[in-house]
Amino acid sequence: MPEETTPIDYVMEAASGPHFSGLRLDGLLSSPPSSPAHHFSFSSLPIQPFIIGVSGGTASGKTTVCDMIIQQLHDHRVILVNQDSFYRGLTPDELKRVQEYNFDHPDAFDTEQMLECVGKLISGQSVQVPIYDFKNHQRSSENFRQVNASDVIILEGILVFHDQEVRDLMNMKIFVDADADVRLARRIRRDTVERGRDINSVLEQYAKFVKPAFDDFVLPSKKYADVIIPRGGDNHVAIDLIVQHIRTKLGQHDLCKIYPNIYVIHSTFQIRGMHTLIRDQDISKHDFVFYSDRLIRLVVEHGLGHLPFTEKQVVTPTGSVYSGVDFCKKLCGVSIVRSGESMENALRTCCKGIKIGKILIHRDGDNGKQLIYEKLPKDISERHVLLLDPVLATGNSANQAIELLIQKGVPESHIIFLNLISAPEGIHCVCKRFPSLKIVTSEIDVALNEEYRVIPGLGEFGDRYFGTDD
Ligand SMILES: Nc1ncnc2c1ncn2[C@@H]1O[C@H](COP(=O)(O)OP(=O)(O)O)[C@@H](O)[C@H]1O
Ligand SMILES: Nc1ccn([C@@H]2O[C@H](COP(=O)(O)O)[C@@H](O)[C@H]2O)c(=O)n1
Ligand SMILES: [Mg+2]
Repeated sequence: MPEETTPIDYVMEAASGPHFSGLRLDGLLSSPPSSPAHHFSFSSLPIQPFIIGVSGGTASGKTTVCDMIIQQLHDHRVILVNQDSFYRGLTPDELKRVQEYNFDHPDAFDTEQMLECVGKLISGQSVQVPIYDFKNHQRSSENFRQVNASDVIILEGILVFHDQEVRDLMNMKIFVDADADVRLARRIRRDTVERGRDINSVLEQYAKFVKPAFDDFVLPSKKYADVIIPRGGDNHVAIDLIVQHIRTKLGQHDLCKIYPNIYVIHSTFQIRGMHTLIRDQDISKHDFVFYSDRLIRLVVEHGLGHLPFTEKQVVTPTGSVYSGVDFCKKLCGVSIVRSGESMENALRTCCKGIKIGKILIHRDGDNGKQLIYEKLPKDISERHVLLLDPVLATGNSANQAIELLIQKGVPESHIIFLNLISAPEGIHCVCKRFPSLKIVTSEIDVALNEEYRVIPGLGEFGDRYFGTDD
């Protein structure tokens, strides 16, 4: 589809680096394991802020879009860092010949300092951000802006996608697009009104530096964007979508901070796209099953990543030794009938010959649950259990199932509960009672309604998956 006709251009690939997910392996895998059986301690990893990069040509509306996002979020956990703040101050010589200075070249910025500053924010420290004056091309020598660490950091500027190290910090990259003539008109107005310039100097600087640098550095960095916003601040649909995405992230962030045993898989636009499909009431049954299966497979793979492993060496066909790991062998799946059965195939596909037990829990009255049936392997107490149920709502069924497993001798820490969607109420209920088990989910929803249904949710998963909803 040509970009010009796309209202909001989703690049259907990872929009975010490892984030809020228990699968942030960097640093963990770089040091070789030292004992034969290792349990990853994911819970000891700090929760990283969500970093959004906003780039685009001069006067495309970057600052305007960021201000709108922050205003709509109305949340103190979001901070804005402008690349402009890291412009190098001009030397007296450079100042004398300011018309020859290229403010649009990457070298005009102190990127090292910006990286240091963002690095500190990421590690939870407050920073003093310089204050830059566009009228005299200098940083203030006395004043700084104190910025405190936060859950969401927005990094905005013409060249924030240029440097790979800066780009790599970002979980989401937004490019604000506007036609060159619109940008030039805005720039003339802004620079003459706010930045103390005259029209001639603006036009001269634009032709000599701004436009060539846009072509050489800004435009080529557009390819890194996950989302492209045409019409900048006028594009309310795009801004609403982005705000909604950030809100979801913040909601997850809170729960992940409270309960270190909840793991939300790394969110990408692929995953959001699949959720959009399975949550759509008008999707065909075939597509519902297809996309649910894809998501279930991802959750299962993430869940397996939390199992302990042992070191193993193999000899490759080149005769050399490869030092790797061996999977945990003592495993068992347990599905909560009936929806949980939809997750069995994915588990079987990943773990050849895995034993799968079943638990049937019946709703008793409004909110009570009664165990009706269970069939579990005899040696279940010696196995790590992957408990399967696609939706965690109140947490009552899950708690009953977990209690039964514990009664059968399964250590709480050997249980990994896998689901596609979790309601915050269910997370509170399960995580509070069983702090050492792990929950792996693909999205955390807003809440339960008065009928104990997950909102926005996806309706009765079992009925939709097994075709008994009509
Ligand atoms: N959608 C818009 N319509 C009209 N004027 C706008 C719009 N977006 C931004 N502007 C104005 O254009 C100028 C440049 O916008 P700004 O957000 O500062 O761009 P950037 O940060 O990308 O350089 C500002 O004076 C701003 O008020
Ligand atoms: N002393 C300076 C520093 C920068 N500029 C121009 O600012 C532009 C970047 O800011 P935006 O808000 O427009 O993204 C950039 O194009 C520089 O040319 C300047 O004129 N003087
Ligand atoms: Mg700006």
